[in-house]
Amino acid sequence: MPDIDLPARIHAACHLTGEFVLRSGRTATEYFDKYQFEADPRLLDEVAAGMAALVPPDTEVLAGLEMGGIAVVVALARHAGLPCAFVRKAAKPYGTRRLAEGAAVSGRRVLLVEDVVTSGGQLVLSAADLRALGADITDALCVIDREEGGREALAAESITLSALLTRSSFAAL
Ligand SMILES: O=P(O)(O)OC[C@H]1O[C@H](OP(=O)(O)OP(=O)(O)O)[C@H](O)[C@@H]1O
Ligand SMILES: O=C(O)c1cc(=O)[nH]c(=O)[nH]1
Repeated sequence: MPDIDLPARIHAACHLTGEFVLRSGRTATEYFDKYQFEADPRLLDEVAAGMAALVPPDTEVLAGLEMGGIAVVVALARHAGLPCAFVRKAAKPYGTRRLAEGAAVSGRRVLLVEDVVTSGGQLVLSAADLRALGADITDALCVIDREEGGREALAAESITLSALLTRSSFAAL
């Protein structure tokens, strides 16, 4: 049974107010500190259980983005029963030098998994990286969509964004 308190508990765990510079360079007066719900194993597991219902049925690989997306994708994989890839922002110049660690992505239906989406810029960059490796990407799934253009930026790349929670859904709490 869905937990109606889950959005409130996620919000209580991670919502901060103040002055923040975001990845996109924008400034904001609120910030969702994903590491706070990711650091609580029970809360993270509940987040993952909720996200599992949103995984497209033809998905073959879950690809979590460095760094906050990695904990989410591992938790989600346990519920979805799918293998994970761990997507770096840049490959290391040593070791395997792979940008996407873990499960192979070439020729497979890959779902992008992210924590918080603002402009969608990081997802667009990582989608391009994974497509260059041969991944078939049509969908992305995040925990929180701040509803600041991410959905539209991804749609321009033929990627549909789904979210467990949105900023406007928190407004109703
Ligand atoms: O939609 P965007 O405008 O791209 O912004 C969202 C991105 O920014 C944050 O990552 P951050 O760069 O803070 O990295 P981290 O996960 O490594 O902490 C967040 O985890 C997303 O990856
Ligand atoms: O846009 C971002 O960089 C960003 C926003 C936010 O609320 N939380 C986060 O981790 N990153």
